[in-house]
Amino acid sequence: MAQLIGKDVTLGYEGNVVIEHLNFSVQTGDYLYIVGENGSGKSTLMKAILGLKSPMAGTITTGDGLQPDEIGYLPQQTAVQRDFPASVLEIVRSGCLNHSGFRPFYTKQEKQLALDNMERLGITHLAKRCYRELSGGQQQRVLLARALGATQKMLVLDEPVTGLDPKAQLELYELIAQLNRKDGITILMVSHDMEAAVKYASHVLHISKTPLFFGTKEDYLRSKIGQTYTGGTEA
Ligand SMILES: Nc1ncnc2c1ncn2[C@@H]1O[C@H](COP(=O)(O)OP(=O)(O)OP(=O)(O)O)[C@@H](O)[C@H]1O
Repeated sequence: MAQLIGKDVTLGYEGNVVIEHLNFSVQTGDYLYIVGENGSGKSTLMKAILGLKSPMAGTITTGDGLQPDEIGYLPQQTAVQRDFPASVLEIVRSGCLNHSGFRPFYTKQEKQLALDNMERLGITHLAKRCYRELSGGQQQRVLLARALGATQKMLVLDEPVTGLDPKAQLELYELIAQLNRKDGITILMVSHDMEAAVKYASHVLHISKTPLFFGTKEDYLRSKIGQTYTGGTEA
């Protein structure tokens, strides 16, 4: 059974269609790359998957034990967010807030989960540091640890390596791959980085006004659109 199913989805703003007739399904443990030109609707689709935007037509549903509020999200970072004046520990813990309702404190389990996630992402030593003083790569690790407070099942990442140097990019990609392979966390990645898609994806959703491709990476690389978009790169 799939964790996420999109059936004949149409998305848009104020009556203007951005994407239509979109069909996809994501199984537990998949690593889906969502690719497409600028303005093709990748972020709009992310919002719909996160339940922040209703489809104009069609449905996006969760299954296989995944609840809609168990999708962790790593948004594109803005300059203001990079300057956030809180400690690493505070930020990682705040990932649990999604599930705490109006309760104004963290439970023992939530505090432990935050420590475990910092350990997992190699940022335990940064716990007391101020977020805004960290490097871009460290900041992304903090936000990943935060996202893992909300879910152990599915992570949605929007261009997570933007602005990082090549070493930090590789480290972040490898960490995400580890969360996928070792912990079985399903990954949905919006990216323009086709080299990384070829290396890490299990599936590709290539969108434009009408969806151009959804399927396995191998089939994508053999398809005409895949060949054009990746420049014929081999997996
Ligand atoms: N809040 C909004 N109101 C109206 N139109 C919007 C809104 N947000 C996005 N759009 C339009 O929807 C289309 C898709 O935008 P979206 O941001 O989803 O594309 P994208 O594929 O994520 O682009 P990029 O790769 O540049 O981030 C664009 O034409 C954009 O102008």
